[in-house]
Amino acid sequence: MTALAANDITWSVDRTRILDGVSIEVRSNEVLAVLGPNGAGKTSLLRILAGLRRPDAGTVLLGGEPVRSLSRRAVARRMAIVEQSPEVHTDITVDEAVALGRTPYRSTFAGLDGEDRAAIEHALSLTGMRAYRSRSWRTLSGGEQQRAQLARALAQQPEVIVLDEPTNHLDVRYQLEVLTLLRSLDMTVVTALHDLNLAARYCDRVAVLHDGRVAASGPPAAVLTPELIRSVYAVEAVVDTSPHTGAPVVTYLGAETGMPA
Ligand SMILES: Nc1ncnc2c1ncn2[C@@H]1O[C@H](COP(=O)(O)OP(=O)(O)OP(=O)(O)O)[C@@H](O)[C@H]1O
Repeated sequence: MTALAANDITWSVDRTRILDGVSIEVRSNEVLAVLGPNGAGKTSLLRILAGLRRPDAGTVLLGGEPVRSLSRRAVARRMAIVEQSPEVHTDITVDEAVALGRTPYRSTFAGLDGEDRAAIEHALSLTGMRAYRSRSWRTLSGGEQQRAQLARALAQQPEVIVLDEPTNHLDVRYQLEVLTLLRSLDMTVVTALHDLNLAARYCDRVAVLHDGRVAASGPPAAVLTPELIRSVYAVEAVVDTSPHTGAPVVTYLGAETGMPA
């Protein structure tokens, strides 16, 4: 079953086409990675998928329903987004930040009920953030903020979680832990990633964006070929199968010289 779909999405800024006829489908409970070089359009697509931005053309369907037809609150009960570097303006604690994930379930002035507290506890413990609960958000390292944000999204108890580079800032242990956690959730996950080897190891399928279009999509072993890596990233690579994990492993041999114009 399709949990989230983008159909023929087009989005431009000042007459520059950022996304050009993008269609992707995320199946229920799968982990789909959105890959692609800097500027390919990954963040733009994720924001459109999460209903934070309206495309110029095309539709986003959440469980078959157009996101546009749903209220913000209805969307937030079903879909959470973890953005790259959210601005937190007020000085709040980790606990308060994670409690924000419960907003879609609460009436304006109601306090947290037992269900809210249980969801917050569970999210803090899944992300290893219980020890940080009283800390001010501002004092957290980049990686701790990333995990606290993930906790906020998990406290939201969505069906679909959309993440923009969730492993950015994380050391290798937490990169693996976060991706293992995402795999173990009973949720549909769509995540932008830069690391092709992590995508190959932890994701069911990948969609590769290039210049605002989908260059390829499918299982990692079918998509991550030396030809695709050359044409999308201008990098020479070989792809083997790991004897340890069975996942494709990309070895980079070198980049074409010169930065793109
Ligand atoms: N609001 C905006 N105004 C102008 N240009 C924008 C805007 N948002 C995105 N862009 C441009 O659209 C292109 C795609 O940006 P986007 O952030 O979606 O790429 P990305 O694949 O997430 O990149 P990265 O890997 O560097 O994070 C870039 O060239 C970016 O400069």
